[in-house]
Amino acid sequence: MANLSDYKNIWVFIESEHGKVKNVGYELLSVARKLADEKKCGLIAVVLGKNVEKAAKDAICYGADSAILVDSDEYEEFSTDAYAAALTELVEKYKPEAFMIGATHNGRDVGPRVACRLQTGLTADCTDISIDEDTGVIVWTRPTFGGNLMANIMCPDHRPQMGTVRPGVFKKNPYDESRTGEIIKEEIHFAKDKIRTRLIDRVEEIAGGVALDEAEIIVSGGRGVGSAENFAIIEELAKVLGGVVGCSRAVVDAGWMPQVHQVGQSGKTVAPKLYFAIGISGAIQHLAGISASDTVIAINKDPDAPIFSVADYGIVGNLNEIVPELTKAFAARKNG
Ligand SMILES: Cc1cc2nc3c(=O)[nH]c(=O)nc-3n(C[C@H](O)[C@H](O)[C@H](O)COP(=O)(O)OP(=O)(O)OC[C@H]3O[C@@H](n4cnc5c(N)ncnc54)[C@H](O)[C@@H]3O)c2cc1C
Repeated sequence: MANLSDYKNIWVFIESEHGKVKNVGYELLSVARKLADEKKCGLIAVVLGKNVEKAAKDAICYGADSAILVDSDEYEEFSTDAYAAALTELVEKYKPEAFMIGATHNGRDVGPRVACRLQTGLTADCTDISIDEDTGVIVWTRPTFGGNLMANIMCPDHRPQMGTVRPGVFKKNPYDESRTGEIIKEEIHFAKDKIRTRLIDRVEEIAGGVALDEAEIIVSGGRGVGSAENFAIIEELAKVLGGVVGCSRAVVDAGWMPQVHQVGQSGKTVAPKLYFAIGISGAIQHLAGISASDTVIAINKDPDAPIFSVADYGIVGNLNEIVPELTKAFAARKNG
């Protein structure tokens, strides 16, 4: 068993590809900052990639005390082999107490592999993180049993305590240019011929421009929209607002919209400034994906629909009348 007192500080992995950083790393720095202050320990960003020195500086401006930077050719593309080897080596050298990784495709791949090599535990796909007051151990919260229960999982006997956390759950701290911190450069190399996977082609996931997780305005429709054809009224409202179309799973199951539009527990977690839930009842699995939205506006004919309990503004009525009126009013405002 690890000597627990050897392990100090909270780490956050800053994921990038081709030098472009994924937001989730910076989002995690905000929650990790709070936890590090509570525990009175350091918060360290781990930046791995090619040409990512700027990301290390940015991580400090978003809340890290310092950053560990591994910048080399073999990390330009994600590969499980090279990334797992480098992260494992860093953990063995510096011994962090906790290590948070974004639950992106790559994070979900590399996180468990690193945890396994280090013989520690990892809680996957978390939606909240806190500290147990009595023991100081990290409490990783994640939905379970189809989202009907939230499980709190702890890793008291092994270090580091690891978790992957969904993108969009936490808001980034404001970028503070005045923050300074040390950037520790590490040389870790992995022979390219030992990388067992090869990237042959890159197919953009955001088919049809559905960048839900980065969108500031999302107009989502649910089963109440009634048909694939009637989604035109949702699309028109989204267009006039410069937003992106989302939907509930019921809509995907009915074949009205492709799965890339789905918001919720088994779809995308989103964090827009404005979220319209139109003809969506507000099932817990849908709400799991929208809790980081700044403002939620619900339109539903049922005044008792659960969506109204989380909405900031609610309109009770028939969406077929309300949505076209809203579109007209927003268009008039835009043009006037
Ligand atoms: C493991 C698991 C994972 C899941 N993951 C997801 C997920 O990621 N995302 C997700 O959304 N769901 C998910 N679900 C499904 C979820 O439980 C609900 O079934 C789903 O969200 C319901 O979709 P809905 O709100 O569109 O439909 P409904 O629950 O049928 O609600 C339709 C709403 O439309 C209103 N309405 C009807 N007609 C009108 C009208 N003319 N004008 C105004 N309002 C009207 C109704 O009053 C009703 O409130 C998951 C379920 C499970 C078990």
